[in-house]
Amino acid sequence: MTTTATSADATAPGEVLLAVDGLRVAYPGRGLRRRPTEVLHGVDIALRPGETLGLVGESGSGKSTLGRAILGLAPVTAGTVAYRGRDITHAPRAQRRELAREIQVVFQDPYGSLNPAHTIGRILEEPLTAVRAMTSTAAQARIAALLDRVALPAGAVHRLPREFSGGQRQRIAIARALALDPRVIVCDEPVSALDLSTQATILDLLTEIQETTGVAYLFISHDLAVVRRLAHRVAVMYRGDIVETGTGDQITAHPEHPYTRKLLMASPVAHPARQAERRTARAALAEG
Ligand SMILES: Nc1ncnc2c1ncn2[C@@H]1O[C@H](COP(=O)(O)OP(=O)(O)OP(=O)(O)O)[C@@H](O)[C@H]1O
Repeated sequence: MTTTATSADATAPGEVLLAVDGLRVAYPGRGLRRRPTEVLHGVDIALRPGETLGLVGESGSGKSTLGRAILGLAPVTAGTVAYRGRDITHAPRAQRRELAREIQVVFQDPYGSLNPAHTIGRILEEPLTAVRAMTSTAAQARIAALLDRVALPAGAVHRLPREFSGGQRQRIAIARALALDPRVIVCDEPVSALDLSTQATILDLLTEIQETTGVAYLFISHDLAVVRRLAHRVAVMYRGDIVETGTGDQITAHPEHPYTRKLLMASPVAHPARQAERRTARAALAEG
């Protein structure tokens, strides 16, 4: 049975790495009236070590805002973000810098998030020398290991972001996120700009990385099929609220909220009836 976010999060066992409670975010108003616009209306989520929580919802529902609030980049008006039991909602800069190692982010557009004028070597070296105070020699060895981890050739260090495909650029962004051995990565639509087969290879890479490092992902996507592939639990966001939380199977078999049902009907892969149709079609094809 599908449960609400609060009851699911409060009763599930295990250490909570990241806990968001009653979070409200309001952006400052524009124009003459200048009234702030609240876009998150009291959101609760919990993320455990090694877990992927998929956050799915339509455009404008507030998914990225929640990701940004966790990173300290959105105007929180009420509620808390706690990391390993410490309230970091309004953490001072020094504490945020320290946390920035453990909570990393991968954005949808790797080209926008990678400095186009810097070589891949420089992009990966920066967090290692600036944040971890590694020597340049130690950083070079670590960069080689990071590139190997994301299946890019060692020679990539001498090249610029524009010399890589979208999927390869996303691998570079993942390598950069991994440079600081994070415990949490906020993945904000990391495969939305990629074609289907590249999406699959990046999702497989993220899964492998989680299996070997135990990193937890908050995986944001508008695409339920993509989220289902990776997430242990799925939270459905609608107009600034989490309206439903459960496993991918629970959400698809017993959607409780009308918006979840709409989302399922719109998702050709995630909807169980469509999956059954596809299985029948595949079986018919196989039989010739
Ligand atoms: N910096 C900002 N200033 C004012 N309003 C903003 C700002 N960023 C986002 N919003 C508004 O907040 C709401 C939620 O946006 P958000 O980007 O979090 O949604 P989303 O679910 O991630 O959508 P998408 O998938 O399209 O990115 C939208 O109405 C958006 O216009």
